[in-house]
Amino acid sequence: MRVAALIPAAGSGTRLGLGPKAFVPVEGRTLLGRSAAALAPHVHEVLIALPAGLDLPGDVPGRAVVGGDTRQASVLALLRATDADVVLIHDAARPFLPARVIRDLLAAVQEVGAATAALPVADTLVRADPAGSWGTLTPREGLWAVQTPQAFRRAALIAAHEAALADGHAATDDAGLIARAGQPVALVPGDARLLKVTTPGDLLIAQALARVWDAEVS
Ligand SMILES: Nc1ccn([C@@H]2O[C@H](COP(=O)(O)OP(=O)(O)OP(=O)(O)O)[C@@H](O)[C@H]2O)c(=O)n1
Ligand SMILES: C[C@](O)(CO)[C@H](O)COP(=O)(O)O
Repeated sequence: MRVAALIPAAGSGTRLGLGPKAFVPVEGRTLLGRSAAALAPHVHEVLIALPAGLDLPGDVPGRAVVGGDTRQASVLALLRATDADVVLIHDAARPFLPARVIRDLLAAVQEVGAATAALPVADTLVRADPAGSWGTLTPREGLWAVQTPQAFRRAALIAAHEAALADGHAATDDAGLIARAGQPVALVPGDARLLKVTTPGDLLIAQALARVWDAEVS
């Protein structure tokens, strides 16, 4: 079984405001470099979708393809660039990826066909009213916050992507496309350290976490 890691890294990082986010350094290493290095020992190849006109830094293991205008389009470009049997899709923006999560996902994809890292929601949830105030309380029981990596049989995921493209359906992640195609997706316990660096506040957390992370793995 050939496994590829596919890393969508072609976003513009609008909410962070520091240029293409994958190239933003955290304690001396880029978000992309950290994500790619975590995946490389577990897979046969690493493919990375980059913004047009940008090249991979020399210290990032992998092969680059040009990404698209959306995350979904970038993932489809990655899927079309590999013939691996199984793909692990992982956001460049989630730089702290424990090996335990990767191993659990690879086991789950063999059994179920698709799996995602996710964490049970711990906060109280409310849907705001039109004025932006407290609207409707949403029971959090049974709700999970979805992370990446997500693992799939490549043939099933590419079919789900192509169906979504044909229908003009926009999805926020790949597991959602598999579910839309009527197939099961296993929820594998993720990790609080797998946060997505989205805002300047997340970057501060990532900088503090990097010091602990780097001391543990070196
Ligand atoms: N056209 C796009 C948009 C996003 N991504 C990738 O998808 C992941 C999750 O996206 P997000 O965190 O939203 O990143 P950005 O799109 O860069 O952020 P923003 O929405 O703030 O611009 C990131 O690794 C990002 O690089 C991508 O490959 N191609
Ligand atoms: C794929 C993802 O990280 C799962 O939580 C998330 O949906 C990406 O969302 P974004 O809109 O690209 O920030």
